[in-house]
Amino acid sequence: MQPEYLPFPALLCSVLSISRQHYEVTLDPGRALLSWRKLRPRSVKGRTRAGICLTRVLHRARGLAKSFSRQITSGSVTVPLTEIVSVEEAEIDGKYCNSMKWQHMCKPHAFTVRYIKRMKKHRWRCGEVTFWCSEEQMCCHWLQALNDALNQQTHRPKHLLVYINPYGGCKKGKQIYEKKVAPLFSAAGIAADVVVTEYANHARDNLYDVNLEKYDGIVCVGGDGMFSEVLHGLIGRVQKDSHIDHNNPSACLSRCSIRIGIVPAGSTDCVCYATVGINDPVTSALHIILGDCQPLDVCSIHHKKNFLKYSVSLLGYGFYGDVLKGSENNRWLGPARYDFSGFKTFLTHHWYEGTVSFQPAKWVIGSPRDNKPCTSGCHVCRQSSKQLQELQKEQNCRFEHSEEEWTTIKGKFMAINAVSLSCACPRSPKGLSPAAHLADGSADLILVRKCSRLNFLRHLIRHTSKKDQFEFPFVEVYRVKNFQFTPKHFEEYDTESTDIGNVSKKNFAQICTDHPSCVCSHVNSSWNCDGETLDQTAIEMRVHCRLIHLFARGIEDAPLTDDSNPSKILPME
Ligand SMILES: CCCCCCCCCCCCC/C=C/[C@@H](O)[C@H](COP(=O)(O)O)NC(=O)CCCCCCCCCCCCCCC
Ligand SMILES: Nc1ncnc2c1ncn2[C@@H]1O[C@H](COP(=O)(O)OP(=O)(O)O)[C@@H](O)[C@H]1O
Ligand SMILES: [Ca+2]
Repeated sequence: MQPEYLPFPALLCSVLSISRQHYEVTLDPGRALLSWRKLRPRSVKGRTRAGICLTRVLHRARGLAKSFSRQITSGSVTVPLTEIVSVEEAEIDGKYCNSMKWQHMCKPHAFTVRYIKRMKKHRWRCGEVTFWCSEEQMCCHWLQALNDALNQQTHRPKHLLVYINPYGGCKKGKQIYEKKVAPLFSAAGIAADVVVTEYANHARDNLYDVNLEKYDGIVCVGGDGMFSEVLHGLIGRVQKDSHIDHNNPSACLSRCSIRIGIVPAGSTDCVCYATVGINDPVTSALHIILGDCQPLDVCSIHHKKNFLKYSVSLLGYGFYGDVLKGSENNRWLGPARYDFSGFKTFLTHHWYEGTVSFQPAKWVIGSPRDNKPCTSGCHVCRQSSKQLQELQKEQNCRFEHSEEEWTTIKGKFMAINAVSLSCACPRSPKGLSPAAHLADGSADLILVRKCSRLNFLRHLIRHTSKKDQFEFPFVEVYRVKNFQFTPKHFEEYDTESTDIGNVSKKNFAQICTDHPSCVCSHVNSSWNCDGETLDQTAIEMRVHCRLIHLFARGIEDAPLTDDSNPSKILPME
């Protein structure tokens, strides 16, 4: 039975000073809150003759916590302990020491608390407040109590492995890390081993050798391509350690428990944007420091029995495949290479023939057009993944191989896109599939059939507004657990050869030489897999529910404060 009065955790309440004004400061470990409210001079007098300090360690934690929360109304600030970034003894600023206020004291004692401040559009910043105490003992007492509270948050990382791509996006990865992220990590007491990559796939290869047990997380500084590299290194490493053959398309992959943090410094940054709500390095660093955890679906892509790649953002054939191909020679343009290539690709207006087959994700409780985006602590993800787990248990793992209900669509397509998250990014803040879910075990398969240039433009423009981009007769969207694609010309030239892709490419080259005026070079597009071109066009894809975890929490429903009013943090109740 629960005792009525608990000796611990104890409420700590003192009158401390902030910028020479008196505040009642309360640490309530029971409710995991730190709050402070300004006191009127009269109430300060009533509390302490010295006018500066009074510590009350209140043992009646529960009842008194309630009465305190009622007192603290407007003008007060309340910060959940889970949102405190760091607590440290304050650096004493000369201007305070020399001020009249403190001259009578031999040594002022103060501590600084850094905490999360929510700004507009899911941006986080670090708020800072310095509390002044009249006695050293009181300062130590507060520091001890706050640090104890932080130490209880065992999900926070202590040691990170950081990979920086110095060439991603605008080539500012190193600078972003050093100026914006490293100081926050060090303030939060996080040790980081930093690797600045020297070549493509350096991070991926390194992850096969590194002692992962030393680390609480991996951070990548770069774009979606860099994240993909780290993802391949980590998933590959975990499968290798668990003796799982990734070439088997129906293998049940081992989940990766170590979390990945993304500090955005790339061209698209859609994984970061879609999981945090913004591509802002400081916001990402703060999510990492707090030890957020967001499970994420990952798609595996195979050609026959050969593993090709994993994908978490966009797996796109046709338009986005061509945009990527066209952008590769213009890397020097930085992020603008995609817009330039996008414009050119739009003008060329190619369509491609092929067959798409897929199995619907029957367990999901959402649908791609239900207008219910994935949010922090998403109920759809929780419920859907739970139902998937039950289904898998029921069918005794045969579920993944079941042959039931394949839907086959043969046609001419402008674009075939599969996304396991929304793909929201600065270019399209709601993304390619606004209601896709981060961790429901499904992907949204979007088919854009051959249409006029004007119609395709209308569809593209919808990605930049709130209007439904699927509301066209030539666009279809399905929530799937897997799909297969075979280009038409792959079928025609399919042979029993083991290297079918090469054979068909060879045949096309032949045809094109024979008919120089034809458009054979455009019969097939290529797949854009998270910003990398796949070698094969005939592929199969499968979603792995919650295969990895990120230092993120999904997109919070509504920001609680805005830039103009950062001091009102949270209502008390
Ligand atoms: C008319 C304006 C239409 C704007 C349509 C914007 C849709 C944007 C959807 C973006 C989805 C992004 C999915 C993420 C993919 C990334 O994994 C991947 C790799 O990223 P990384 O380089 O950071 O490593 N990024 C990409 O493949 C880049 C895709 C970007 C596509 C931009 C397309 C711009 C299209 C412009 C068409 C202009 C038509 C104008 C006609 C007058
Ligand atoms: N040191 C390096 N030199 C060259 N390429 C690298 C290096 N480090 C990483 N890469 C590769 O650069 C590609 C693009 O990186 P990314 O950070 O996603 O930038 P962007 O968003 O501009 O494409 C990734 O595929 C990654 O493998
Ligand atoms: Ca998903």
